[in-house]
Amino acid sequence: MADARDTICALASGPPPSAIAIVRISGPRVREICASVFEAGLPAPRRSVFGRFVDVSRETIDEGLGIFMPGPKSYTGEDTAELYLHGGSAVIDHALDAICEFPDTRLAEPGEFTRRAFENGRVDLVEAEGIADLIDAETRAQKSLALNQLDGALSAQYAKWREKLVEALALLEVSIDFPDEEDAPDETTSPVTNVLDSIRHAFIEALQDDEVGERIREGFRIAIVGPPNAGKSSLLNRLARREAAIVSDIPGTTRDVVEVRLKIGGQIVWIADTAGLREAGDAIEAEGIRRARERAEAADLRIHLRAADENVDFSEAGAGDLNVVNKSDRKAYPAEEGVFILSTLTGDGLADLESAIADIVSAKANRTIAPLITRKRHRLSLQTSLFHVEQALDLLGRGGGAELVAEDVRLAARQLSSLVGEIGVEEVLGAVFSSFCIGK
Ligand SMILES: Nc1nc2c(ncn2[C@@H]2O[C@H](COP(=O)(O)OP(=O)(O)OP(=O)(O)O)[C@@H](O)[C@H]2O)c(=O)[nH]1
Ligand SMILES: [K+]
Ligand SMILES: [Mg+2]
Repeated sequence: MADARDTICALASGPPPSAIAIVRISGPRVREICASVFEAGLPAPRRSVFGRFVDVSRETIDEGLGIFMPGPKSYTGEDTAELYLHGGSAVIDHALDAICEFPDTRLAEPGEFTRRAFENGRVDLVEAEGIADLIDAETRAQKSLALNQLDGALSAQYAKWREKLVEALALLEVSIDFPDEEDAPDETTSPVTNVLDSIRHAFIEALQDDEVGERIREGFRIAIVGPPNAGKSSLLNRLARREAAIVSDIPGTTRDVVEVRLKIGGQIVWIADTAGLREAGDAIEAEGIRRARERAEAADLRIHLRAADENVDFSEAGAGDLNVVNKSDRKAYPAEEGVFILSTLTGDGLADLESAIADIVSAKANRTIAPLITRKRHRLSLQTSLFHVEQALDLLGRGGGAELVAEDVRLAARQLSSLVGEIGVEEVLGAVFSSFCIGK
C-alpha cells in the first residue's frame, strides 16, 4: 500500500467527456492546496464557493464550484476537498497535474479514499464493501442490499452475534476463576450452553439462505441442458437476443459452456448453454459433457430442453426445474401440465418461458431473510465461527474444561471481528479495496 500520509487526488466522477467532473482531494496538504488552487483562497468549511481554479504558475485551470471539508467529519476522516469542473479531459488532466505539483501529493490508488475512511474508523470493512456494491449495483435489489450493508445493518447483526459470544466468554471466565466451588460448573454451564446454542441456531439460519444475497449481488445461474440438437444454443441466442453461441445441425456443436449475462425479472442472471448430453464421441466432447453436468448441478435453475420431433423424456429433471419442448413448428406437441412448448425458430411460446424465468428468479430474490450475507468472505467467516461454536458445545456436552471451551468461543468471536475488519488481515484489506474504482 502506498504511503498513507500522502495527500491523494483523483477524478471521482465518470470518464470524460461529461457535463461536470468532480476531482476529489484528501490528506494533510488539502488546506495548502485549496489556499493556492482556489484563486480566492481557502473557503469556509463545507460551503461551496464559485470561482477560478489556478495552477502553481497562476494559469487558469477552469472555473467552477469548490468545497473544502475539514476532517475528521469528512468521507475519509481527513481534510478533503472537491472541485466541480467542466468534464473535459484537458480540464481534468490540468487540475490533477496542478494538484500533484504539491509535495507528497499524488494520484490515488483504487479504493484509497475508502480505505482511509476505514483506517480512520469512518466505516468498517462490511460497510466499505457496501459502498463498492452500491457503486456497482445494476439492479434495484442489488442497490437495496448495498444500502442495507453500508448503513451498518449487516455490521450490526455481526456485532450482535459477537457480543453474545463475549457474553458466553464472560460466563466461562466465572467457572475458570472459581474452579473449586462446588456449584460453579453447574451454575455456569447451562447458561453458557444456552447462549452458545442460540448463536448456533442464528448462524445456521443465516447460512441456510440459498445464498440469496450472493445471487442478488453476483447473479442467478441458469443452465440449459438436454440432448444434442435439442436447440439449446438456439434458445440461449433467443434469450440473449444475439448470436452468442454457434448453432448448427451437427449434433455435438457446443462443447464449452457458453454463458451470457442478462437482466431478467429485475435480477442479474447468467444463462449457460451446455454441451448436448449423450455418449461422447471423443475426449473433448466427454469433457464438454462433464462440464455441462457440473454446471447444471451448480445452477439455481435448470432448463431441460427437448426437441418435439425426438423422444421427449424429462425423467432427469428435478422438482423446480423447467421442462421445455422445442421445435413445435416441426411437430405439434400436446399441451402438458408443467411443460413449456415453444419454437426458437418462430419465437412461438418464448415469451411464456421468459416470464416464467422472471417469476422464479424474482421469487428467489424476494425470500426475505434480512440482513443477508452478500459475499463468500462473510459466509466463510460465519461457517468458521459456527464450527468453533459447535466445537465448544461439543466440549461442554462432554464435560470439557472451561478453559478449552473458552478457547473455541474466543476463536468464534475472532472470526466476527475480522469480518468487520476490527482485526485486519492485510491480504483481506488489499483484496477488498483493490476491487474499488479509482476516486472512491
Ligand atoms: N425447425 C426448428 N429447428 C430448430 C429449432 N431450434 C433449433 N433448431 C435447429 O436445430 C439444430 C440444432 O440447434 P442447436 O441450437 O445447435 O442445438 P443444440 O442443442 O445447441 O445442439 P448441440 O450444441 O449440438 O448439443 C439447428 O439446425 C437449429 O437451426 C426450432 O425451434 N425449430
Ligand atoms: K447442434
Ligand atoms: Mg449447442
